[in-house]
Amino acid sequence: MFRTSTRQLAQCARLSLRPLASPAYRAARFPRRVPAATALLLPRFNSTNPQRPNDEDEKHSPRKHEKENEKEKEKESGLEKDDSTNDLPKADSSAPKPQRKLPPGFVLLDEEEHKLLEQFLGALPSQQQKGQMEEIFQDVKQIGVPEELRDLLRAKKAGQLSMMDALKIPRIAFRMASELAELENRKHPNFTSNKPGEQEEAGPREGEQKEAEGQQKLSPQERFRQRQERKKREQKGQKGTPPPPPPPRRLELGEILSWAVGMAIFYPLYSMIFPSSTSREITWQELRSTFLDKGLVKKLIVQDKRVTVELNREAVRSTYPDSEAATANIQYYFSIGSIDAFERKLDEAQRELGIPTAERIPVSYASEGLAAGLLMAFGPTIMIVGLLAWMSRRAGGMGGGSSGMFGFGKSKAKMFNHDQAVKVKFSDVAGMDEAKTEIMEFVSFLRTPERFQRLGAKIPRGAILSGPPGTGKTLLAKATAGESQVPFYSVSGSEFVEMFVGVGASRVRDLFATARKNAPCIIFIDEIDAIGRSRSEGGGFRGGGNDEREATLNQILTEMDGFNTSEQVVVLAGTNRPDVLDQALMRPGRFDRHINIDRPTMKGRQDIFKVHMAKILTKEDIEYLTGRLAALTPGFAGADIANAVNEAALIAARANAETVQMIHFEQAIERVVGGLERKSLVLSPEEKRTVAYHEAGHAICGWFFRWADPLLKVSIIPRGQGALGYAQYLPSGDAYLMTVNQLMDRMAMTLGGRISEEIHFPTVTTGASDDFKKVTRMATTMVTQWGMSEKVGPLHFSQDQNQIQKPFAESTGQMIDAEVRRIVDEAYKQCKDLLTAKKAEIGIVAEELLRKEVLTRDDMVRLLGPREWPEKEEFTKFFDNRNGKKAAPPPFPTENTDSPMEPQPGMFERNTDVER
Ligand SMILES: Nc1ncnc2c1ncn2[C@@H]1O[C@H](COP(=O)(O)OP(=O)(O)OP(=O)(O)O)[C@@H](O)[C@H]1O
Repeated sequence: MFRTSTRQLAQCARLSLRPLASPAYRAARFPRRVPAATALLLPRFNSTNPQRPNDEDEKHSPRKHEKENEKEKEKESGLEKDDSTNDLPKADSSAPKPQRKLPPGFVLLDEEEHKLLEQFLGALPSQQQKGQMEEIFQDVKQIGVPEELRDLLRAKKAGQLSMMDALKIPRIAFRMASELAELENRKHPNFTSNKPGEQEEAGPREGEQKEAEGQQKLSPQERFRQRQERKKREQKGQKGTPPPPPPPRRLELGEILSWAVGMAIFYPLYSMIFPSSTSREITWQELRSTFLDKGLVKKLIVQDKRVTVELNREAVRSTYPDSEAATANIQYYFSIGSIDAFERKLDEAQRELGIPTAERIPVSYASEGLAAGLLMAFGPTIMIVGLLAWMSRRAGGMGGGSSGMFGFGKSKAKMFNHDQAVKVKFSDVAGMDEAKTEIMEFVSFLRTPERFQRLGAKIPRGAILSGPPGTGKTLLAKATAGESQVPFYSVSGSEFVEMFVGVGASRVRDLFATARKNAPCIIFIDEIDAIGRSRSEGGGFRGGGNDEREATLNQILTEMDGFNTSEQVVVLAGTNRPDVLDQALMRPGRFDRHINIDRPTMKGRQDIFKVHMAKILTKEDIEYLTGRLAALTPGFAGADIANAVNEAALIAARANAETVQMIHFEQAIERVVGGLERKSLVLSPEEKRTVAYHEAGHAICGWFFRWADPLLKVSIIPRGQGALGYAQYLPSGDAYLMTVNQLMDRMAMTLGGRISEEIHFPTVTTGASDDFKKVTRMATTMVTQWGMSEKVGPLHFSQDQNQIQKPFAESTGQMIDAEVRRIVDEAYKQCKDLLTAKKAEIGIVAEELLRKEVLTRDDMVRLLGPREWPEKEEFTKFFDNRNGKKAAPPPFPTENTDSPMEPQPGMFERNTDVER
């Protein structure tokens, strides 16, 4: 049950009629014909009028009233026509005599009703609004009000406002607004009727129309001000050119919506924040002494913890004629603790006053406010409608044409103009000479297409640049655009993929259309595997998502087919997974060039270091520095190198150094590889001792095994995630082949930590778990993939985790297990033999490590004497302390663990497989 307080209904009514007083509404002249706002709303409200059969209805027929109005206007303007066609109804003798004919369905109010209306609409917050309201009252006296409003006022007077009454209010407001606007037009000296047929008689003048156009651009406040000034001038009887009328203005759907949304949402908020200024809080005692005891209380309305007092105004007026309480727009209320206590108190008071039970003051209980109720009911719908209208407007504003309602279909490609952004040249791309040579052809094609066309050669449409992340694929594509001096469009494959099917394809269309317009140019699609995956892959598993991807891919295929040979649009694509790409993409005529960009070699890394060093302030010998850093960073891609150089500059800046020095670069590499030092991690003395002996075990192995990687640094400072200490070696780096001897030494060295613990401590720790993982994996690969077990023989069994069935028989599996165990056992024995023999040396290194925490190669030479095996050339060149340069061996670029990088199964294949 929806119970509503009269006060809330009155508030709602006031709200709905308030727009009439707003400058925007009042100043907005309605167009000559039916105004858009009313045209939208009135037909619905009045649609049944013309069909009313009886006389009463006929009296209210809009056509009839139109005629009446026409006649009235003619009288006023002195253009009276022949009356013979007029069949006006006789004026209602009971109503006060109007000065003019009333609009259809309008009635005049009597004095009391006028007062009520004034109270009803009064209490506006601003002076300006009050002024406008007075104007409205004047107008209302002339044109009356809709009959429904008069009924409402009467209902209000009788305290019988219902929910349905409240819902009528916006309609009444619109009707009044339209009639008031009409009246406004009539008042104007240059008035022309809204009615069809009269338009030609007095159409707006040319100058006025121009003025009107100008006025349309003014804000409602400005228009209102201008109107006020004009009125003043008219009152003063100013002569001269009459000022132009305000322009006809069409309220658009969006405006009406925002108006409605504003009305439905903001007012309740507004009234919550600024409660009506006519409410006065009183105390229970005041209520008793002032009203209750004098029998002035008509009704009490309880809502939540607030009780509104409805007074018997007539009685109040006679008791307190000069008090504010005599005016109807003062509402008194008081707060209560609980309803029970209030009822008790009221009962008591009435008993004391001797009011008989039958005549006791009625108390009604109101639920939530009407405004809140309305807001709850219509708010979400209005908000959604408003939001949709706003979004579609915005979409329209984007001029998206093909881009769809919300601009989804628009390509996200960024345009890099060669003048502004693409300044990258081939000289900025180091260490991929073969790839550069391949792609150079596109540059020549874009620069001098005639050279190729003359001989009838077709230019490749595109190239796929594949390779590990950060190897410079995007950079190479950009350099191609920079060298060719053409625009460059770059977009990521994932940007085509959207929730909605068809959006990706639409974006592809948009991208290619833009590219064609700006040809010659280069399109670069990064991570093309996001859309270019083989269509057979995954099949039905992926469901709907696949459709969108396939549609996008098909669109790319179509677009690439659609180029004619003379169209100078080159499509380059980057991917880390060329193996998953759809074959249709790779066929000649589409991405017919496949350029593989691998991680750089030692020389490549040195060149990349040089490129990035150029931006850094350093006084080091660049040749030596870059050579040394390149030797330290096998496996680094171009992006890692760029990052390390930048990190070095940051470290130098943090240290307030003048220039970036070798030590900064080394620290940067160490940080990139091993993670941050964790100085906050404090180990107990026993733990530290164990870590020191563990690391010393690795270091001794690395020092004495012939095929082990040369040791650079041992540390027991925790770093990164979970590494309590680490030993660094200069790995074989760019060596693409490893012998069984090297593998065995490496495995033995990896086991050195645990074996050292076994030799020196009564028990062992968990610290060697990662070492075991590496050793097991290495041994397994030797047996199953590298054919290094005589028993298993030259067979290759791939280690696919997802494979349910093992690719070998049970007996072979047992054989593999036995062989893996044998190899690990051999490595274990090899290490144990060495470390048992070198127990004293382990102790020396471990104790020194406990003292200094970090030992370099020089320390090792000092403690153990020079290593007896010949070192690699690059090692001696950059890391031996020969030519007077201090060699502080930095880290080695693998995981932050204490054993060297294990060779990856595919590592050798990649470089030796002639078929690839
Ligand atoms: N060969 C190189 N020469 C100079 N700088 C390079 C080279 N390769 C990479 N870089 C640096 O690494 C950054 C990132 O490279 P880029 O974005 O081209 O890698 P990518 O191969 O496209 O990576 P992804 O596959 O992750 O998209 C470049 O901006 C550049 O600073």
